[in-house]
Amino acid sequence: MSEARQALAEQLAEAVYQALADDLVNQSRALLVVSGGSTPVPFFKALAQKPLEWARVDITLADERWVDEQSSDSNAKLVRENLLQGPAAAANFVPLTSDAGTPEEGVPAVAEATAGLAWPASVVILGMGGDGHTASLFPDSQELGLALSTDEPLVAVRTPSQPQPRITFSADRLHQAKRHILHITGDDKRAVLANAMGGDDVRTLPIRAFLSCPLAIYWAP
Ligand SMILES: O=C(O)[C@H](O)[C@@H](O)[C@H](O)[C@H](O)COP(=O)(O)O
Repeated sequence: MSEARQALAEQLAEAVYQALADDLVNQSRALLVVSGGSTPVPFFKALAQKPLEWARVDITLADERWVDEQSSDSNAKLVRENLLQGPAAAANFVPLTSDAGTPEEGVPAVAEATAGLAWPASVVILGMGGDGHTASLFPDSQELGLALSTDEPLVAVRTPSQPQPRITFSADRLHQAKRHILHITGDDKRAVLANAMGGDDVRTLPIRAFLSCPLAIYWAP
């Protein structure tokens, strides 16, 4: 982990901590929506130590692979091992999977499990892949159009470029959050983001759906 990436993670943790603390002044509960992948790990570790009233915080994921929670591909496992630790262990975490065999069958149960969270989310933290995907809004997924247009909260997604089926919050549900943050690292992702900012076709680079949320960009080399 470079010093710059560690510093970025700590700055992001401080900003998210402040946002949640601010919202908890006027709300009984606040919701944080996080992404999986490798980038958020140092951020999760830094945020977990913040002196928040974690028992009043709900946490869920922007998206999830439809895998067992013991799988190393599970975003829920990542969150449990890195964010729900220390003070943050008191938070209420709701994963995006169910006992159903497929995400298509599981969407209703996950929608029910997540309906009672403290929407609209205080903060949504997005990641981005080299193909411009964010959450599980992939350029090559058949369900991209649906995920970008539906007012349903959740969409099951099949993506040729990805080994597992997935479930994702829809763009509409993610848009409704009070604050949007993109957490990315490396020159490759900076170039993808620059490309995204230079055009409008959301279907080729789905991160474009969030560029005017407004979106706070946390980037380090
Ligand atoms: O993987 C996930 O769970 C998220 O769906 C995905 O949107 C992620 O944020 C990007 O793929 C970036 O991943 P990295 O941080 O591993 O580059």
